Amino acid sequence: MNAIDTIPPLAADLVSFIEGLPKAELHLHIEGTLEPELLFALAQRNRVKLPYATVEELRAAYAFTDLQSFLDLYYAGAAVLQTEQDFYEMTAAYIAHCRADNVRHVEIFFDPQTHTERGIDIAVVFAGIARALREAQNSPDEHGFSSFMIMSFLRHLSEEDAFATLEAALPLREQYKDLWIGIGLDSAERGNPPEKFAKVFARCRELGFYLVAHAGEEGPPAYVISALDVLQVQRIDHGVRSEEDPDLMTRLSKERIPLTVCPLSNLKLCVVDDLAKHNLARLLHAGLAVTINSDDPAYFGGYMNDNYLAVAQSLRLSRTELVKLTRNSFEASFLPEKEKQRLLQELDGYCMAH
Ligand SMILES: Nc1ncnc2[nH]cnc12
Ligand SMILES: [Zn+2]
Repeated sequence: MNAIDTIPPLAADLVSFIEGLPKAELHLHIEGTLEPELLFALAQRNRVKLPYATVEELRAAYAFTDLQSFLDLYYAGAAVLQTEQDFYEMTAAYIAHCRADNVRHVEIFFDPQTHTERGIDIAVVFAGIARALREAQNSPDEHGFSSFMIMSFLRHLSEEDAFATLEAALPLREQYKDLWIGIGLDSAERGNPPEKFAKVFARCRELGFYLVAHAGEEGPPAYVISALDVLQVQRIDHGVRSEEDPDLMTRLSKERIPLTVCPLSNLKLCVVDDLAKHNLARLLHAGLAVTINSDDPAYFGGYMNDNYLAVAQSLRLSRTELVKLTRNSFEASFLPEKEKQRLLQELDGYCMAH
């Protein structure tokens, strides 16, 4: 039996309140939205041989013990992505989940090195993702859905490799200036401290990109500090281990540095062994700008509303706390102030009506 099965279910009116809350997703790897069904379809279309006979067999392999055990499967899965149409379909499928979960704004990570290493042109990656995002932004059915792209460097590779990726991407900047606004850092955290990427982040800062980095997921609080001080990031992705350092907690609270927390990811990757022990509520009560996100939803068992519902149930979050989390998600976004205010007003309107 899962620990969550021993916790009373949420009241139906709270479930529908959570489902309808307008929210922003700020920590989402687009390659982590590749569901096994689409992965199999793309493998067939592109004649990529998979080491699994069925969708069920693949899903059964999603039993992770740590970040690396997940990354091994995640990079292997990404090998089915070959054409612009593949990236488009993956992104369009994620946007359908946004619509279902009332996610009004997303800032998605993409890892070009995962693809360029396999000989895929970086322009193909940009084009497929951007086509789906622009289509959603321009669709009358989406009424105001917005999105940004954050290009992330893989930290298990060298800084030189990150520089080469930046150089390859920069000629595309003008073409995607409405979407590509930031730079991130992800992949295996332990042994790959933020300092390793000091020079390339300094260059990205000069170029005017927003900066974020994964830190304090598996790595120590010292990595959160160097992401802030050396890389000068504006947000920390995960950051849950910050709690081990009281001075860091005071700083994060005082400076309102957002943490993009991913509860179901933390559970699946054994960062916590029980969602009821997750520190999200403690971080929130300590005054940190905490947000809820899904990270790699196809691998971790849930999209945005699944994450909200799981923590609401496990941590018995109140409506006030849940609204605070969604408010934080808009405030922590890289949207222009006017757009932020529009979404915050939409949230206020929703709360008044419910
Ligand atoms: N949770 C995570 N941590 C680090 N790198 C990732 N890449 C995709 N998901 C990740
Ligand atoms: Zn992540």
